[in-house]
Amino acid sequence: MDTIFALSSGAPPAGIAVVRISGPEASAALAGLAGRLPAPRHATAATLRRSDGSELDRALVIWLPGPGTATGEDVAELHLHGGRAVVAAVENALAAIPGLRHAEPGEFTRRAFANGRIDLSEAEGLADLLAAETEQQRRAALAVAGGALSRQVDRWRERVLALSAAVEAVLDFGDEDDVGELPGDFVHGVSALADEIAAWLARPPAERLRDGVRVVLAGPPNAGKSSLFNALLETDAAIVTDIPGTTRDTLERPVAVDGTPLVLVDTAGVRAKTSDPIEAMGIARAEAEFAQADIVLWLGPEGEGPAGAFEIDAKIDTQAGRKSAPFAAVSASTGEGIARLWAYIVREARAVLPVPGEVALNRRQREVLEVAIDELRDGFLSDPLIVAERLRIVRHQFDRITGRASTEDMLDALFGRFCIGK
Ligand SMILES: Nc1nc2c(ncn2[C@@H]2O[C@H](COP(=O)(O)OP(=O)(O)OP(=O)(O)O)[C@@H](O)[C@H]2O)c(=O)[nH]1
Ligand SMILES: [K+]
Ligand SMILES: [Mg+2]
Repeated sequence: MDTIFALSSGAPPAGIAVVRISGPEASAALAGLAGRLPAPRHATAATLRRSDGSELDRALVIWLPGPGTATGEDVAELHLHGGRAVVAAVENALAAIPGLRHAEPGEFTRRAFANGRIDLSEAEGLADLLAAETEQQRRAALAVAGGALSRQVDRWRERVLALSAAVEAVLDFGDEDDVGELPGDFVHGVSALADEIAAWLARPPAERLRDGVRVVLAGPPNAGKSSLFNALLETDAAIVTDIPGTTRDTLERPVAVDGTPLVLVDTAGVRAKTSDPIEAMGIARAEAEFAQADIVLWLGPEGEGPAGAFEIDAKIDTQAGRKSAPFAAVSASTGEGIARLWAYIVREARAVLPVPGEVALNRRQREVLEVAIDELRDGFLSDPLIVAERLRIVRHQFDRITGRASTEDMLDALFGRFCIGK
């Protein structure tokens, strides 16, 4: 097993730079640089030197003997002055030590997984945590990284094991022709488990947190869509003129409001007739946006917007409101109603996002659980031999979530998501 090292903190220059070393040669490498191996698990000041005695940096070093470490291996951490040349010099010195090499992206985490320090869903949570940009993303990822999903799947697994035992008992006691009957509460146990997993699958998917809730501004030309887009985002990104048909391309901006990830989309004004082919293409794009919107804000005549759209009375500084509730009255010019509209958008958006603090399933996890549910739904209708096999498949699906059963391809794809040094 190679000993790996990498800069685990952000790109230099920075206040400090943390270089991590993991593997069997970590202790020798640290002792070589620092002159001696410091006491375990204590931050110790040390002058780091090359093998020829020349000084590299004065640093804080930490010696973490395995297996109780992040990777499960011996680990050393070097907290360096965060300059580019300092980091480069220390990395060069490390690369010169036999048995040491630069880590691949995600290789520390992959070793943690290989050594049983974390399971696969925890690793996925960790990847999401590093990518989290909003408060909601952070909370959801932290729950998964902390093992919330793994614990749930383990509980399901225990139940399937108990069900399997019940089937085995029936198979053992039956003779060749008559394998006996499954107990009544067996059927109940299977369907209760299937229902519980189905409820998890019905939750909003984890990707919603990553992609954001799409909020689309819609309405006829000159309704004030681009002005409202700019007012909501406090930007002048969208072009505003008094010429109908100004916006052609859709314009989108990601924005987090109260920790809620959103994507605000401005679209071309929709009208039935236009002789301008470019405007017609813009209208087609607008209609495609309405179709994939989570929330449509309709700035046109009452009741004429896409189904389910939220009615907006715009330009209320110049024209009287005339719409019946529910609607929002806003003015991009004076800012009136903007805060209230944001509050509405955030409230609606939260309904399509995973509940904060509750575990949301990613696509891979959903696909795996869907297979499990299909087996459970069919399982109790068949004879005990087939039921036993179905339950084995269900257990295998759970193992795919936690990584007890995993393929190299899957691991490459997951750990490749991490940066070098993680
Ligand atoms: N008084 C007032 N004028 C507004 C308000 N919002 C927009 N306008 C004016 O209405 C006209 C059209 O505004 P836009 O924001 O370009 O409207 P739009 O819906 O994006 O138009 P298209 O992109 O052409 O479909 C411009 O002259 C704006 O200055 C408002 O709240 N109050
Ligand atoms: K316009
Ligand atoms: Mg516009």
